[in-house]
Amino acid sequence: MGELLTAAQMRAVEVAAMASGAVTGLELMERAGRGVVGTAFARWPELAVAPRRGLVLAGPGNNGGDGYVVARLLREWGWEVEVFALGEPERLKGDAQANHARWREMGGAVRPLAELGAGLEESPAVVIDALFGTGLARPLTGSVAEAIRAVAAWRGEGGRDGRVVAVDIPSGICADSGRVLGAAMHCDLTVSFHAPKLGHYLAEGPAHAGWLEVADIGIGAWAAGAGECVQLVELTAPVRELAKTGGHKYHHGHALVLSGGVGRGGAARMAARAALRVGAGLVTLGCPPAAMIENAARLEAVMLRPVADGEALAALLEDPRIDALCLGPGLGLGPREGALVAAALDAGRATVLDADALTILAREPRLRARVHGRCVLTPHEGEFARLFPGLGARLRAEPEAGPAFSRLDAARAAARESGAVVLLKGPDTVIAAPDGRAWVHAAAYARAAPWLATAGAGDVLAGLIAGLLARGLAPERAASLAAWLHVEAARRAGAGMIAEDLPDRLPEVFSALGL
Ligand SMILES: NC(=O)C1=CN([C@@H]2O[C@H](COP(=O)(O)OP(=O)(O)OC[C@H]3O[C@@H](n4cnc5c(N)ncnc54)[C@H](O)[C@@H]3O)[C@@H](O)[C@H]2O)[C@@H](O)CC1
Ligand SMILES: [K+]
Repeated sequence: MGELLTAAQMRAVEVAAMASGAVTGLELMERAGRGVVGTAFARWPELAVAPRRGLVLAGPGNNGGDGYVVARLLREWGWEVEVFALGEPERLKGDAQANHARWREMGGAVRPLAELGAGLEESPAVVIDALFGTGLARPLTGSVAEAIRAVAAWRGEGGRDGRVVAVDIPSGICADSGRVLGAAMHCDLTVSFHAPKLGHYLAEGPAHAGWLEVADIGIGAWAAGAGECVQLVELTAPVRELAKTGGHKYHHGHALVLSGGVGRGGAARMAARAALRVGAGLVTLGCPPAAMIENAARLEAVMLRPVADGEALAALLEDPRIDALCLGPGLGLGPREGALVAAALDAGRATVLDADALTILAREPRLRARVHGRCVLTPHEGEFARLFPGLGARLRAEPEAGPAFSRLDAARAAARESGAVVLLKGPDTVIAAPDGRAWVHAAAYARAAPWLATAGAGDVLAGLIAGLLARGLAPERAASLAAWLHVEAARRAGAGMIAEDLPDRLPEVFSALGL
């Protein structure tokens, strides 16, 4: 599951496969239907053993066509199946019409979607959602939205064993942005084809998809037809860059985390600890002289330096052995902090700008213009909207026609505009480089997202990125690896975790990676 496709990229792969003459559209539709049934049976083996009742909701395009294949296959398996169609099935085209005709030939009934309520009352075991797939082009309203509500009400009733299975993508979820267009189906299982789509991982997609599986429909040989793809951040094997080689601490880089004044050092100390845990050879916390005693009492392996103002930072940065900077967690918003951000940017070093540093940038356009290609900006959505107001407004606007503007689109545009790597935080974290490359990490699937929405978690993430930057990783790589490690640490810490726990979980994460 390394690559995430847009609807257009999926179509390009399909077209390339069909143009080669190796496969027809009808064959692909058959494989898609088989993939759905096979995956559902594998997930719930009891469904394969004793035939049940199933409802198929079939839409006006090829997603509906897949639905007719599923209806036929379930019936051949001995199930009692009813199809509820949106619009007139006689008006279906091409392969979808062919499968509708086959369904009719075997005596299959088709009822209008408006009668779905009656069908749901007869306690089906499974509802197949084949209303809309990658061709969804505008918000769902009227009878479809009503059907979605009826299924949600049915699914929400306790004590039943019915499930909703999405064909390709939950209907109403935009395949490119993951946003809900009007209304969207809540599913227990989603079976997509060939490769996952962006919408499975972004915005509301994960919460609607339920368990996600990707069925192979035999077009992998034409995968290159998709062109350059957004990458899903997943680590399963040892990651070469995370292994340590070379004995001296200076070989592993030196990160400097800048902190605010008395009583404000907690966030920066957490970031510093994360930088150390992720393998930076040396980590220094720079704080105002007045905060030295307080920080000294709370730090062990992290070194401490007084950094009174911008000049002091500039002087400190004459030492070329300081590889990476972290500004933001607990930094503060005063004149000293503005000067620190300016001095840090002028040094041209690898730099994470988070939290208060982002607020300072949003306030001071002249500073924002000094952001450079070795910077990583790590805004959450609110900070993002302050830094890039135009993009933030487009993200908040209700989608109308066509694919909705996504968090990925926003991060990419921001990276291009600022010339820095942008990591936009959320249950789906997206990372974009100025050259257009992008990565998605879906904490939602790791079930860690709710616990990561806690005070200080963002400070730890900033520290992880700084630590990896100090170790010499490229900004986009440091950001994406840190996002993964952060969620993985949270997943291992489990329910009840607090941000302080996260760095201490890293040894476990590394050892699971074989490091
Ligand atoms: N691309 C591929 O390689 C494959 C695609 N397959 C299936 O084909 C699907 C895509 O098929 P289509 O491109 O026909 O698209 P869909 O079946 O998703 O829907 C397209 C139809 O819905 C209409 N429509 C869009 N938004 C609407 C709205 N808000 N209200 C009412 N009508 C609306 C469109 O005008 C069009 O008629 C995939 O999701 C997948 O299920 C599979 O058969 C396997 C292979
Ligand atoms: K669907």
